[in-house]
Amino acid sequence: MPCWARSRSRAAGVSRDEPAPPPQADRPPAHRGARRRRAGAVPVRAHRRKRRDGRAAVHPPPHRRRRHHRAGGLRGRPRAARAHPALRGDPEGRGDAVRGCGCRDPRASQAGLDAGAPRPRAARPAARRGGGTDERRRAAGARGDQRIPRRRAGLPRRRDGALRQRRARRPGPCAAPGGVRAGAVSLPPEFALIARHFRPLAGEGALDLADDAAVLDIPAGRRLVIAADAMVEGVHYLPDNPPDSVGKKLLRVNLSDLAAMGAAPLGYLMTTTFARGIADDWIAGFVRGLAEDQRAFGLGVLGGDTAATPGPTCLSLTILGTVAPGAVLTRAGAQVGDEIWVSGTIGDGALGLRVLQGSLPGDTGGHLARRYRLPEPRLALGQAIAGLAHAGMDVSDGLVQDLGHLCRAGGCGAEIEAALVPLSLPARALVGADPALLPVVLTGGDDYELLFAAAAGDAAAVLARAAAAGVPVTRIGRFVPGKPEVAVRGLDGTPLALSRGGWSHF
Ligand SMILES: Nc1ncnc2c1ncn2[C@@H]1O[C@H](COP(=O)(O)OP(=O)(O)O)[C@@H](O)[C@H]1O
Ligand SMILES: Cc1ncc(C[n+]2csc(CCOP(=O)(O)OP(=O)(O)O)c2C)c(N)n1
Ligand SMILES: [Mg+2]
Repeated sequence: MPCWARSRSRAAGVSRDEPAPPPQADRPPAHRGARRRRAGAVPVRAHRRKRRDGRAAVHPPPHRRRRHHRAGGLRGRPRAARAHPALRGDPEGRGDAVRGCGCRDPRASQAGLDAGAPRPRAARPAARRGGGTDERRRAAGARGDQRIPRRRAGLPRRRDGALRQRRARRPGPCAAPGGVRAGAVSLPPEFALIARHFRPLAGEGALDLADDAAVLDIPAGRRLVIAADAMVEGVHYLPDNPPDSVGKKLLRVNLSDLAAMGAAPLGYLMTTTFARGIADDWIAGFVRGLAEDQRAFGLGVLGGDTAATPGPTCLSLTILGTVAPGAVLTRAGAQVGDEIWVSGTIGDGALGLRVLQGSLPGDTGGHLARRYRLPEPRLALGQAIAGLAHAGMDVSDGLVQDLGHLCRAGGCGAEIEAALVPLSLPARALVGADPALLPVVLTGGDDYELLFAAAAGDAAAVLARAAAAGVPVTRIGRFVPGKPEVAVRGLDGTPLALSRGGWSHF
Protein backbone atom coordinates (compact mmCIF):
# COMPACT_ATOMS: atom_id res chain seq x y z
CA MET A 1 0.00 0.00 0.00
CA PRO A 2 1.33 3.40 -0.80
CA CYS A 3 2.70 5.36 2.09
CA TRP A 4 0.02 8.04 1.93
CA ALA A 5 -2.72 5.52 2.22
CA ARG A 6 -1.04 3.76 5.10
CA SER A 7 -0.52 7.01 6.91
CA ARG A 8 -4.04 8.19 6.38
CA SER A 9 -5.59 5.06 7.78
CA ARG A 10 -3.35 5.20 10.81
CA ALA A 11 -4.13 8.77 11.62
CA ALA A 12 -7.75 7.86 11.56
CA GLY A 13 -7.22 5.01 13.95
CA VAL A 14 -8.30 2.53 11.30
CA SER A 15 -5.45 0.20 11.89
CA ARG A 16 -6.61 -2.83 10.05
CA ASP A 17 -3.59 -4.99 10.25
CA GLU A 18 -1.33 -3.54 12.85
CA PRO A 19 -1.11 -3.70 16.62
CA ALA A 20 -3.08 -1.20 18.67
CA PRO A 21 -1.49 2.25 18.89
CA PRO A 22 0.38 3.29 22.03
CA PRO A 23 -1.54 4.74 24.98
CA GLN A 24 -2.95 8.17 24.38
CA ALA A 25 -0.64 9.86 26.83
CA ASP A 26 2.38 8.93 24.70
CA ARG A 27 1.04 10.58 21.63
CA PRO A 28 1.45 14.16 20.52
CA PRO A 29 -1.74 16.22 20.65
CA ALA A 30 -2.45 16.11 16.93
CA HIS A 31 -2.29 12.37 17.01
CA ARG A 32 -4.56 12.19 20.02
CA GLY A 33 -7.21 14.14 18.17
CA ALA A 34 -7.18 11.60 15.41
CA ARG A 35 -7.24 8.75 17.88
CA ARG A 36 -10.50 9.91 19.42
CA ARG A 37 -12.31 8.74 16.32
CA ARG A 38 -13.72 5.26 16.52
CA ALA A 39 -12.54 2.54 14.26
CA GLY A 40 -14.04 2.93 10.84
CA ALA A 41 -14.41 6.68 11.01
CA VAL A 42 -11.93 8.84 9.18
CA PRO A 43 -11.91 12.43 8.08
CA VAL A 44 -12.18 11.40 4.48
CA ARG A 45 -15.33 11.78 2.47
CA ALA A 46 -16.75 8.42 1.60
CA HIS A 47 -17.22 7.53 -2.02
CA ARG A 48 -20.67 5.97 -2.07
CA ARG A 49 -21.58 4.68 -5.43
CA LYS A 50 -23.93 2.10 -6.72
CA ARG A 51 -22.81 -0.58 -9.09
CA ARG A 52 -24.06 -0.27 -12.63
CA ASP A 53 -26.64 -2.92 -11.82
CA GLY A 54 -27.89 -0.64 -9.06
CA ARG A 55 -26.62 -2.69 -6.14
CA ALA A 56 -24.00 -1.43 -3.76
CA ALA A 57 -20.48 -2.43 -4.76
CA VAL A 58 -18.13 -3.77 -2.12
CA HIS A 59 -14.60 -2.59 -2.52
CA PRO A 60 -11.72 -1.88 -0.27
CA PRO A 61 -11.48 1.81 0.54
CA PRO A 62 -9.75 3.82 -2.15
CA HIS A 63 -6.47 4.22 -0.30
CA ARG A 64 -6.02 0.47 -0.08
CA ARG A 65 -6.34 0.03 -3.80
CA ARG A 66 -3.89 2.69 -4.92
CA ARG A 67 -0.51 1.38 -5.88
CA HIS A 68 1.41 4.37 -7.15
CA HIS A 69 1.84 8.02 -6.62
CA ARG A 70 -0.17 10.16 -8.92
CA ALA A 71 2.34 12.71 -10.04
CA GLY A 72 6.04 13.40 -9.98
CA GLY A 73 8.10 16.26 -8.69
CA LEU A 74 6.95 18.00 -5.61
CA ARG A 75 3.37 18.08 -6.82
CA GLY A 76 0.51 15.65 -6.67
CA ARG A 77 2.15 13.89 -3.84
CA PRO A 78 0.53 11.88 -1.16
CA ARG A 79 -0.79 13.37 1.99
CA ALA A 80 0.83 11.58 4.86
CA ALA A 81 -1.25 11.51 7.96
CA ARG A 82 0.96 10.63 10.85
CA ALA A 83 2.64 13.07 13.14
CA HIS A 84 5.97 14.52 12.10
CA PRO A 85 8.68 12.03 13.07
CA ALA A 86 10.26 14.78 15.09
CA LEU A 87 7.10 14.97 17.17
CA ARG A 88 7.19 11.26 17.65
CA GLY A 89 10.84 11.33 18.61
CA ASP A 90 11.83 9.21 15.64
CA PRO A 91 15.61 9.52 15.74
CA GLU A 92 16.06 8.88 12.06
CA GLY A 93 13.22 11.11 11.05
CA ARG A 94 11.89 8.40 8.80
CA GLY A 95 8.53 7.65 10.28
CA ASP A 96 5.79 6.31 8.09
CA ALA A 97 4.49 9.79 7.48
CA VAL A 98 7.61 10.46 5.49
CA ARG A 99 8.48 6.98 4.36
CA GLY A 100 8.18 6.08 0.74
CA CYS A 101 5.53 3.79 -0.62
CA GLY A 102 7.98 1.13 -1.62
CA CYS A 103 6.78 1.20 -5.19
CA ARG A 104 10.19 2.36 -6.40
CA ASP A 105 8.53 4.96 -8.52
CA PRO A 106 11.30 7.40 -9.43
CA ARG A 107 8.78 10.20 -9.10
CA ALA A 108 8.44 9.30 -5.46
CA SER A 109 12.13 9.72 -4.91
CA GLN A 110 12.05 12.96 -6.84
CA ALA A 111 9.64 14.25 -4.31
CA GLY A 112 12.15 13.46 -1.59
CA LEU A 113 10.35 10.34 -0.50
CA ASP A 114 12.31 7.28 0.32
CA ALA A 115 11.31 4.47 -1.98
CA GLY A 116 12.33 1.75 0.40
CA ALA A 117 11.35 -1.88 0.27
CA PRO A 118 7.65 -2.54 0.81
CA ARG A 119 6.83 -3.85 4.23
CA PRO A 120 5.00 -7.11 4.60
CA ARG A 121 1.48 -6.57 5.82
CA ALA A 122 -0.01 -9.00 8.30
CA ALA A 123 -3.71 -9.73 8.20
CA ARG A 124 -5.69 -8.40 11.12
CA PRO A 125 -8.16 -10.55 12.99
CA ALA A 126 -11.73 -9.97 11.95
CA ALA A 127 -12.67 -9.11 15.53
CA ARG A 128 -10.42 -6.06 15.44
CA ARG A 129 -11.51 -4.73 12.10
CA GLY A 130 -13.43 -1.49 12.05
CA GLY A 131 -17.11 -1.97 12.68
CA GLY A 132 -19.85 -1.08 10.28
CA THR A 133 -22.86 -1.27 12.54
CA ASP A 134 -25.72 1.16 12.32
CA GLU A 135 -24.91 2.41 15.78
CA ARG A 136 -21.38 3.28 14.78
CA ARG A 137 -22.55 4.88 11.61
CA ARG A 138 -24.98 7.02 13.53
CA ALA A 139 -22.37 8.01 16.10
CA ALA A 140 -19.95 8.93 13.37
CA GLY A 141 -22.60 10.98 11.64
CA ALA A 142 -23.36 12.82 14.86
CA ARG A 143 -19.71 13.69 15.23
CA GLY A 144 -19.53 14.87 11.65
CA ASP A 145 -17.01 12.17 10.75
CA GLN A 146 -16.69 10.91 7.26
CA ARG A 147 -16.47 7.16 7.00
CA ILE A 148 -14.55 4.70 4.95
CA PRO A 149 -17.32 2.94 3.10
CA ARG A 150 -17.76 -0.76 3.03
CA ARG A 151 -19.33 -0.33 -0.37
CA ARG A 152 -17.35 1.12 -3.22
CA ALA A 153 -18.43 1.85 -6.69
CA GLY A 154 -16.41 1.16 -9.79
CA LEU A 155 -14.72 3.81 -11.84
CA PRO A 156 -16.95 6.68 -12.93
CA ARG A 157 -18.24 6.17 -16.45
CA ARG A 158 -20.11 8.20 -18.99
CA ARG A 159 -23.41 6.97 -20.35
CA ASP A 160 -21.68 5.42 -23.31
CA GLY A 161 -19.54 3.42 -20.93
CA ALA A 162 -16.33 5.42 -21.46
CA LEU A 163 -14.35 6.25 -18.38
CA ARG A 164 -14.65 9.77 -17.15
CA GLN A 165 -12.57 11.72 -14.69
CA ARG A 166 -13.98 12.02 -11.24
CA ARG A 167 -14.74 15.60 -10.36
CA ALA A 168 -12.40 17.17 -7.87
CA ARG A 169 -13.74 17.02 -4.37
CA ARG A 170 -14.64 20.37 -2.85
CA PRO A 171 -13.47 20.93 0.68
CA GLY A 172 -16.19 19.76 2.98
CA PRO A 173 -17.42 21.52 6.11
CA CYS A 174 -14.63 19.94 8.15
CA ALA A 175 -11.89 21.32 5.95
CA ALA A 176 -9.60 23.65 7.80
CA PRO A 177 -8.09 26.73 6.18
CA GLY A 178 -5.26 25.74 3.89
CA GLY A 179 -6.93 22.52 2.88
CA VAL A 180 -5.89 20.42 5.86
CA ARG A 181 -8.85 18.46 7.08
CA ALA A 182 -9.72 18.84 10.71
CA GLY A 183 -8.43 15.89 12.66
CA ALA A 184 -5.96 14.82 9.98
CA VAL A 185 -2.26 15.46 10.43
CA SER A 186 -0.95 15.92 6.94
CA LEU A 187 2.72 16.37 6.21
CA PRO A 188 3.75 17.54 2.81
CA PRO A 189 6.90 16.08 1.23
CA GLU A 190 9.20 18.90 2.26
CA PHE A 191 9.29 17.33 5.70
CA ALA A 192 10.60 14.13 4.19
CA LEU A 193 13.08 16.19 2.22
CA ILE A 194 14.27 17.98 5.34
CA ALA A 195 14.49 14.77 7.37
CA ARG A 196 16.32 12.88 4.70
CA HIS A 197 18.66 15.52 3.34
CA PHE A 198 19.15 18.28 5.87
CA ARG A 199 18.82 16.59 9.25
CA PRO A 200 22.15 14.74 8.84
CA LEU A 201 23.80 18.17 8.48
CA ALA A 202 22.42 19.44 11.80
CA GLY A 203 25.01 20.98 14.06
CA GLU A 204 25.09 21.46 17.79
CA GLY A 205 22.21 23.65 18.91
CA ALA A 206 20.09 22.78 15.86
CA LEU A 207 17.76 20.64 18.03
CA ASP A 208 17.91 18.06 15.28
CA LEU A 209 16.13 20.49 12.92
CA ALA A 210 12.91 19.51 14.67
CA ASP A 211 11.99 22.67 16.55
CA ASP A 212 11.08 26.24 15.74
CA ALA A 213 14.57 27.65 16.14
CA ALA A 214 18.07 26.70 17.14
CA VAL A 215 19.51 27.48 20.55
CA LEU A 216 23.22 27.86 20.97
CA ASP A 217 25.81 29.25 23.30
CA ILE A 218 28.31 31.78 22.08
CA PRO A 219 31.77 30.87 23.34
CA ALA A 220 32.72 32.99 26.35
CA GLY A 221 34.57 36.19 25.53
CA ARG A 222 33.62 36.16 21.82
CA ARG A 223 31.35 38.42 19.79
CA LEU A 224 28.79 37.14 17.33
CA VAL A 225 29.31 37.90 13.61
CA ILE A 226 26.43 37.34 11.16
CA ALA A 227 26.26 37.59 7.37
CA ALA A 228 24.00 36.33 4.60
CA ASP A 229 24.53 35.70 0.92
CA ALA A 230 22.21 34.08 -1.59
CA MET A 231 22.96 32.19 -4.79
CA VAL A 232 20.48 31.99 -7.65
CA GLU A 233 20.69 29.42 -10.42
CA GLY A 234 21.80 31.11 -13.62
CA VAL A 235 22.90 34.23 -11.74
CA HIS A 236 25.56 32.98 -9.33
CA TYR A 237 26.11 29.49 -10.66
CA LEU A 238 25.47 27.67 -13.91
CA PRO A 239 22.57 25.23 -14.10
CA ASP A 240 24.96 22.42 -15.04
CA ASN A 241 27.46 23.07 -12.26
CA PRO A 242 27.79 19.87 -10.21
CA PRO A 243 25.36 20.13 -7.29
CA ASP A 244 28.03 19.36 -4.68
CA SER A 245 30.05 22.32 -5.97
CA VAL A 246 26.95 24.53 -5.65
CA GLY A 247 26.54 23.46 -2.01
CA LYS A 248 30.20 24.15 -1.35
CA LYS A 249 30.16 27.50 -3.10
CA LEU A 250 27.10 28.59 -1.15
CA LEU A 251 28.86 27.83 2.10
CA ARG A 252 32.20 29.22 0.96
CA VAL A 253 30.97 32.61 -0.24
CA ASN A 254 29.44 33.06 3.19
CA LEU A 255 32.55 31.83 4.97
CA SER A 256 34.39 34.39 2.89
CA ASP A 257 32.31 37.12 4.55
CA LEU A 258 33.33 35.76 7.96
CA ALA A 259 36.96 35.75 6.81
CA ALA A 260 36.59 39.38 5.77
CA MET A 261 35.50 40.23 9.32
CA GLY A 262 38.36 38.29 10.93
CA ALA A 263 35.80 35.82 12.33
CA ALA A 264 35.74 32.06 12.84
CA PRO A 265 32.70 29.96 11.80
CA LEU A 266 30.06 28.93 14.33
CA GLY A 267 27.12 27.62 12.29
CA TYR A 268 24.67 28.56 9.58
CA LEU A 269 21.02 28.81 8.61
CA MET A 270 19.96 27.98 5.10
CA THR A 271 16.88 28.75 3.04
CA THR A 272 16.51 26.55 0.00
CA THR A 273 13.90 27.50 -2.58
CA PHE A 274 14.16 24.73 -5.11
CA ALA A 275 12.91 24.93 -8.66
CA ARG A 276 9.76 22.80 -8.74
CA GLY A 277 10.50 19.33 -10.04
CA ILE A 278 14.18 19.47 -9.10
CA ALA A 279 15.70 15.98 -9.06
CA ASP A 280 16.20 14.39 -5.68
CA ASP A 281 19.70 13.46 -6.87
CA TRP A 282 20.48 17.13 -7.30
CA ILE A 283 19.50 17.86 -3.71
CA ALA A 284 21.49 14.83 -2.52
CA GLY A 285 24.57 16.10 -4.36
CA PHE A 286 24.07 19.62 -3.03
CA VAL A 287 23.89 18.22 0.51
CA ARG A 288 26.93 16.04 -0.07
CA GLY A 289 28.93 19.14 -0.94
CA LEU A 290 27.67 20.92 2.15
CA ALA A 291 28.51 17.92 4.33
CA GLU A 292 32.07 17.77 3.04
CA ASP A 293 32.65 21.46 3.57
CA GLN A 294 30.98 21.43 6.98
CA ARG A 295 33.62 18.93 8.02
CA ALA A 296 36.40 20.88 6.33
CA PHE A 297 35.47 24.19 7.94
CA GLY A 298 34.08 22.94 11.24
CA LEU A 299 30.45 24.06 11.38
CA GLY A 300 26.95 22.65 11.01
CA VAL A 301 23.52 23.78 9.93
CA LEU A 302 21.33 25.28 12.65
CA GLY A 303 18.07 25.57 10.75
CA GLY A 304 16.53 27.19 7.73
CA ASP A 305 13.53 27.00 5.50
CA THR A 306 12.47 25.01 2.47
CA ALA A 307 10.21 26.08 -0.35
CA ALA A 308 9.63 25.35 -4.03
CA THR A 309 9.25 27.85 -6.83
CA PRO A 310 8.19 27.85 -10.46
CA GLY A 311 11.33 29.94 -11.04
CA PRO A 312 15.00 29.01 -10.76
CA THR A 313 16.49 27.55 -7.60
CA CYS A 314 17.43 30.17 -5.04
CA LEU A 315 19.71 29.26 -2.16
CA SER A 316 20.29 31.60 0.73
CA LEU A 317 22.63 31.05 3.61
CA THR A 318 23.03 33.02 6.81
CA ILE A 319 26.31 32.37 8.50
CA LEU A 320 27.20 32.87 12.13
CA GLY A 321 30.71 33.29 13.40
CA THR A 322 32.57 34.65 16.35
CA VAL A 323 35.43 37.02 16.81
CA ALA A 324 37.49 38.16 19.75
CA PRO A 325 36.57 41.67 20.95
CA GLY A 326 39.03 44.13 19.44
CA ALA A 327 39.88 41.80 16.56
CA VAL A 328 37.02 42.74 14.24
CA LEU A 329 38.10 43.66 10.73
CA THR A 330 35.73 46.13 9.05
CA ARG A 331 35.59 48.00 5.77
CA ALA A 332 36.15 51.33 7.53
CA GLY A 333 39.63 52.45 8.54
CA ALA A 334 41.80 52.71 5.44
CA GLN A 335 44.08 55.75 5.69
CA VAL A 336 45.87 57.78 3.11
CA GLY A 337 49.29 56.20 2.66
CA ASP A 338 48.12 52.68 3.58
CA GLU A 339 49.14 49.96 1.22
CA ILE A 340 46.51 47.91 -0.60
CA TRP A 341 46.94 44.16 -0.29
CA VAL A 342 45.13 41.26 -1.90
CA SER A 343 45.31 37.54 -1.18
CA GLY A 344 45.72 34.68 -3.67
CA THR A 345 45.14 35.46 -7.34
CA ILE A 346 42.55 37.70 -8.97
CA GLY A 347 40.40 37.05 -12.05
CA ASP A 348 40.38 33.25 -12.05
CA GLY A 349 36.69 32.98 -11.19
CA ALA A 350 35.57 35.46 -13.84
CA LEU A 351 37.73 33.79 -16.49
CA GLY A 352 36.60 30.35 -15.30
CA LEU A 353 32.97 31.35 -15.79
CA ARG A 354 33.71 32.37 -19.36
CA VAL A 355 35.57 29.11 -19.96
CA LEU A 356 32.55 27.15 -18.67
CA GLN A 357 30.24 29.26 -20.81
CA GLY A 358 32.39 28.37 -23.83
CA SER A 359 33.39 31.93 -24.66
CA LEU A 360 37.04 31.46 -23.66
CA PRO A 361 39.41 28.66 -24.63
CA GLY A 362 42.47 27.51 -22.79
CA ASP A 363 41.94 26.23 -19.26
CA THR A 364 44.25 23.27 -19.34
CA GLY A 365 43.83 21.40 -16.09
CA GLY A 366 40.56 23.16 -15.33
CA HIS A 367 42.12 25.54 -12.81
CA LEU A 368 39.99 28.54 -13.75
CA ALA A 369 36.71 26.60 -13.86
CA ARG A 370 37.56 25.08 -10.48
CA ARG A 371 38.24 28.52 -9.03
CA TYR A 372 34.85 29.70 -10.30
CA ARG A 373 33.06 26.74 -8.78
CA LEU A 374 35.03 26.46 -5.57
CA PRO A 375 36.29 29.72 -4.09
CA GLU A 376 38.67 29.47 -1.16
CA PRO A 377 37.50 31.38 1.91
CA ARG A 378 40.56 32.93 3.53
CA LEU A 379 39.51 32.33 7.12
CA ALA A 380 42.98 31.86 8.57
CA LEU A 381 44.26 34.98 6.85
CA GLY A 382 41.33 37.11 8.00
CA GLN A 383 41.95 36.13 11.60
CA ALA A 384 45.71 36.55 11.20
CA ILE A 385 45.56 40.13 9.92
CA ALA A 386 42.79 41.30 12.26
CA GLY A 387 44.30 43.88 14.57
CA LEU A 388 47.05 44.67 12.06
CA ALA A 389 45.08 45.57 8.93
CA HIS A 390 43.26 48.91 9.10
CA ALA A 391 40.35 47.76 6.94
CA GLY A 392 39.37 44.75 4.89
CA MET A 393 36.69 43.00 2.86
CA ASP A 394 36.33 40.10 0.48
CA VAL A 395 36.23 40.58 -3.27
CA SER A 396 33.00 39.19 -4.69
CA ASP A 397 31.75 41.81 -7.15
CA GLY A 398 35.07 42.74 -8.76
CA LEU A 399 38.38 44.08 -7.47
CA VAL A 400 37.89 47.67 -8.61
CA GLN A 401 34.29 48.00 -7.41
CA ASP A 402 35.02 46.41 -4.04
CA LEU A 403 38.09 48.57 -3.51
CA GLY A 404 35.73 51.50 -4.00
CA HIS A 405 33.86 50.32 -0.86
CA LEU A 406 37.07 50.57 1.18
CA CYS A 407 37.64 54.05 -0.27
CA ARG A 408 34.13 55.25 0.64
CA ALA A 409 34.36 53.77 4.12
CA GLY A 410 37.82 55.27 4.65
CA GLY A 411 37.16 58.64 3.01
CA CYS A 412 40.05 58.42 0.57
CA GLY A 413 40.93 57.41 -2.97
CA ALA A 414 42.97 54.46 -4.21
CA GLU A 415 45.51 53.80 -6.95
CA ILE A 416 46.35 50.31 -8.12
CA GLU A 417 48.67 48.98 -10.81
CA ALA A 418 47.34 46.22 -13.02
CA ALA A 419 50.84 44.87 -13.44
CA LEU A 420 51.01 44.20 -9.69
CA VAL A 421 47.69 42.35 -9.49
CA PRO A 422 48.54 38.68 -8.87
CA LEU A 423 47.38 36.35 -11.65
CA SER A 424 47.45 32.55 -11.81
CA LEU A 425 49.46 31.00 -14.63
CA PRO A 426 46.39 30.18 -16.77
CA ALA A 427 45.00 33.69 -16.23
CA ARG A 428 48.37 35.22 -17.11
CA ALA A 429 48.48 33.18 -20.30
CA LEU A 430 44.99 34.27 -21.33
CA VAL A 431 45.57 37.96 -20.59
CA GLY A 432 48.97 37.77 -22.28
CA ALA A 433 47.32 36.43 -25.42
CA ASP A 434 44.43 38.91 -25.24
CA PRO A 435 45.00 42.09 -23.19
CA ALA A 436 41.31 42.90 -23.67
CA LEU A 437 40.71 40.34 -20.92
CA LEU A 438 42.40 42.56 -18.33
CA PRO A 439 39.14 44.36 -17.45
CA VAL A 440 37.51 40.96 -16.94
CA VAL A 441 40.19 40.12 -14.41
CA LEU A 442 39.94 43.46 -12.60
CA THR A 443 36.16 43.78 -12.58
CA GLY A 444 34.71 40.31 -13.20
CA GLY A 445 34.27 39.27 -9.56
CA ASP A 446 33.82 35.75 -8.16
CA ASP A 447 37.26 36.04 -6.55
CA TYR A 448 36.47 35.65 -2.84
CA GLU A 449 39.96 36.83 -1.96
CA LEU A 450 40.67 39.28 0.84
CA LEU A 451 41.40 42.90 0.03
CA PHE A 452 42.83 44.95 2.88
CA ALA A 453 44.65 48.08 3.93
CA ALA A 454 47.72 48.10 6.14
CA ALA A 455 50.23 50.76 7.10
CA ALA A 456 53.25 50.84 4.81
CA GLY A 457 55.48 50.23 7.82
CA ASP A 458 53.64 46.99 8.60
CA ALA A 459 54.43 45.24 5.32
CA ALA A 460 56.85 42.79 6.89
CA ALA A 461 54.36 41.92 9.63
CA VAL A 462 51.61 41.41 7.03
CA LEU A 463 53.82 39.08 5.05
CA ALA A 464 54.77 37.14 8.17
CA ARG A 465 51.18 36.70 9.35
CA ALA A 466 50.01 35.72 5.88
CA ALA A 467 52.80 33.17 5.62
CA ALA A 468 51.78 31.76 9.00
CA ALA A 469 48.21 31.48 7.69
CA GLY A 470 49.50 29.77 4.55
CA VAL A 471 48.04 32.33 2.16
CA PRO A 472 50.07 34.38 -0.34
CA VAL A 473 49.42 38.13 -0.28
CA THR A 474 50.47 40.84 -2.72
CA ARG A 475 50.65 44.65 -2.58
CA ILE A 476 48.86 46.21 -5.53
CA GLY A 477 48.73 49.95 -4.72
CA ARG A 478 48.00 52.49 -2.05
CA PHE A 479 45.31 54.77 -0.66
CA VAL A 480 45.58 58.37 -1.73
CA PRO A 481 43.98 61.65 -0.75
CA GLY A 482 40.91 62.74 -2.67
CA LYS A 483 37.54 61.49 -3.74
CA PRO A 484 36.64 57.86 -3.01
CA GLU A 485 37.58 56.72 -6.49
CA VAL A 486 39.79 53.95 -7.76
CA ALA A 487 42.41 54.81 -10.38
CA VAL A 488 43.90 51.88 -12.29
CA ARG A 489 47.18 52.00 -14.14
CA GLY A 490 47.23 49.55 -17.05
CA LEU A 491 49.96 47.09 -17.97
CA ASP A 492 51.81 49.83 -19.88
CA GLY A 493 51.67 52.20 -16.91
CA THR A 494 49.07 54.54 -18.43
CA PRO A 495 45.61 55.11 -16.86
CA LEU A 496 43.21 52.31 -17.71
CA ALA A 497 39.65 53.37 -18.48
CA LEU A 498 37.11 50.82 -17.29
CA SER A 499 33.48 50.97 -18.31
CA ARG A 500 32.42 49.52 -14.97
CA GLY A 501 34.07 48.54 -11.72
CA GLY A 502 32.28 45.26 -11.15
CA TRP A 503 29.14 43.22 -11.05
CA SER A 504 25.70 44.76 -10.72
CA HIS A 505 22.46 42.85 -10.20
CA PHE A 506 20.30 45.64 -11.60
N1 LIG B 1 18.23 42.58 1.50
C1 LIG B 1 19.03 43.07 2.44
N2 LIG B 1 18.55 43.31 3.66
C2 LIG B 1 19.35 43.81 4.62
N3 LIG B 1 20.65 44.06 4.44
C3 LIG B 1 21.20 43.82 3.25
C4 LIG B 1 20.41 43.32 2.19
N4 LIG B 1 21.21 43.17 1.13
C5 LIG B 1 22.44 43.56 1.52
N5 LIG B 1 22.44 43.96 2.80
C6 LIG B 1 23.57 44.48 3.56
O1 LIG B 1 24.24 45.43 2.76
C7 LIG B 1 25.64 45.33 2.93
C8 LIG B 1 26.32 45.14 1.58
O2 LIG B 1 25.86 43.95 1.00
P1 LIG B 1 26.76 43.14 -0.02
O3 LIG B 1 27.29 44.04 -1.04
O4 LIG B 1 25.93 41.99 -0.49
O5 LIG B 1 27.92 42.64 0.88
P2 LIG B 1 28.84 41.38 0.63
O6 LIG B 1 29.57 41.61 -0.64
O7 LIG B 1 29.73 41.34 1.83
O8 LIG B 1 27.90 40.22 0.58
C9 LIG B 1 25.89 44.21 3.89
O9 LIG B 1 26.04 44.77 5.18
C10 LIG B 1 24.61 43.43 3.84
O10 LIG B 1 24.35 42.76 5.06
C1 LIG C 1 26.13 32.03 -14.07
C2 LIG C 1 26.86 33.22 -13.56
N1 LIG C 1 26.77 34.38 -14.21
C3 LIG C 1 27.40 35.46 -13.72
C4 LIG C 1 28.16 35.37 -12.59
C5 LIG C 1 28.92 36.58 -12.07
N2 LIG C 1 28.35 37.08 -10.85
C6 LIG C 1 27.08 36.90 -10.47
S1 LIG C 1 26.73 37.58 -9.03
C7 LIG C 1 28.30 38.18 -8.88
C8 LIG C 1 28.76 39.03 -7.72
C9 LIG C 1 28.65 38.31 -6.42
O1 LIG C 1 27.31 38.07 -6.10
P1 LIG C 1 26.54 39.00 -5.06
O2 LIG C 1 25.16 38.52 -4.99
O3 LIG C 1 26.73 40.44 -5.38
O4 LIG C 1 27.34 38.59 -3.78
P2 LIG C 1 27.86 39.53 -2.62
O5 LIG C 1 28.64 40.62 -3.26
O6 LIG C 1 26.65 40.00 -1.93
O7 LIG C 1 28.72 38.63 -1.80
C10 LIG C 1 29.07 37.82 -9.96
C11 LIG C 1 30.48 38.19 -10.15
C12 LIG C 1 28.22 34.14 -11.94
N3 LIG C 1 28.91 33.97 -10.81
N4 LIG C 1 27.59 33.08 -12.46
MG1 LIG D 1 25.96 40.01 -0.10
